[in-house]
Amino acid sequence: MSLPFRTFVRNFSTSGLKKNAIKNVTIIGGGLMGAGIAQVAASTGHSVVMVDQNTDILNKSKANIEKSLQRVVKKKYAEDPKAGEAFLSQVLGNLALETDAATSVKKADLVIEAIVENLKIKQELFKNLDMAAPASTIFASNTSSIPIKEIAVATERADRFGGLHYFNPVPMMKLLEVIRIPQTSDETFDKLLAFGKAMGKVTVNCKDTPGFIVNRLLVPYMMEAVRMVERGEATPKDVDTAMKLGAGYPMGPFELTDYVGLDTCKFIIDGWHEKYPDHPLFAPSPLLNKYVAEGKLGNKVGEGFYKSKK
Ligand SMILES: CC(=O)CC(=O)SCCNC(=O)CCNC(=O)[C@H](O)C(C)(C)COP(=O)(O)OP(=O)(O)OC[C@H]1O[C@@H](n2cnc3c(N)ncnc32)[C@H](O)[C@@H]1OP(=O)(O)O
Ligand SMILES: NC(=O)C1=CN([C@@H]2O[C@H](COP(=O)(O)OP(=O)(O)OC[C@H]3O[C@@H](n4cnc5c(N)ncnc54)[C@H](O)[C@@H]3O)[C@@H](O)[C@H]2O)C=CC1
Repeated sequence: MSLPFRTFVRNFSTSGLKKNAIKNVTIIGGGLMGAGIAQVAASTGHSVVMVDQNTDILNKSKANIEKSLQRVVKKKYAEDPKAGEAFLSQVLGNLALETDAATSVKKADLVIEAIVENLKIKQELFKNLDMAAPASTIFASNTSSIPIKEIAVATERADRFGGLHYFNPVPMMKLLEVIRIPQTSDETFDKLLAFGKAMGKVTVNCKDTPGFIVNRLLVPYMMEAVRMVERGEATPKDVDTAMKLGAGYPMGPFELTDYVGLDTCKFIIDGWHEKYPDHPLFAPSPLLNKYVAEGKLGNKVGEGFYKSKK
């Protein structure tokens, strides 16, 4: 059974976990993941600044956060709607929006990057943030597939750099992968673990290996499903039905690919293929490429392998 927010926070603060030193969090990127991370960080009492490229995107992100919060409140405060309203306004009060990344990090204890899955763009961002943020600020990337060490080289703070890999939808998925590179200091890693726990997540420690734990297993599985359809062995619908009813997965691999975003899946597999061209599980998929070229990126645009509500 889920606990009311105040009880949840009280239980955490008395449970003997390491104290969370992180209060002010900047999230760069307010898309699918950034909005979810911002929502949960704000819901657990952190002061959050969410950054994206323009106010239109930020307003859409905030509307998505409000929609998701309404779903949470409807369940958690079913018997006390007034407390639900108070929780909602408290969470929204913890959330600020910003278009200037350099300004957003001035008071940050932690910066979490959740922008497009592209090494050069992430490096460029972190290079600029490194100059703008206080020396004490910890940097983390939510990348699905890019080595954290390759992003961290853009900065002078590899000891204060790590990976925080969340799962979609962030408010529902309990896991957080916490990744360290050889340079990550023990102090930084402990702070990242404590922050993850303060967000209510169960953390696992990961090395900086391709896809960490979950995606190294999940993405090849999703791509194998696409290849099965490419070979004409089954339809997406039958594969999804089979995996839900025969293997107990909450979503079939095609539903999941639509949910994650076909573009994100393509970025992941193309990146791994470039690094490991002979690995059969990392081979690009003509069918996935075709859908992406047609703009069928999944639920976020209303169509991927299936048509969906935006
Ligand atoms: C690519 C990467 O790098 C890493 C990744 O993220 S990989 C992807 C990992 N994610 C997964 O594998 C997701 C698999 N799917 C699931 O676990 C489930 O289908 C799910 C949790 C997403 C939804 O649960 P469901 O029971 O199938 O569907 P649904 O009926 O829509 O949701 C049930 C309840 O969950 C809650 N919920 C679902 N999504 C929510 C959201 N975004 N915000 C808030 N609450 C939400 C709501 O309480 C909802 O009830 P209401 O519809 O009454 O609001
Ligand atoms: N989609 C998923 O299920 C998961 C994705 N990830 C990773 O999270 C990251 C983000 O993915 P999504 O949220 O799905 O992408 P998305 O496309 O939904 O959102 C990305 C957002 O970043 C913004 N952005 C791009 N460049 C920016 C910049 N320089 N400054 C500020 N904002 C910028 C875009 O405007 C967009 O709103 C990627 O690295 C992805 O691999 C990790 C876990 C799950």
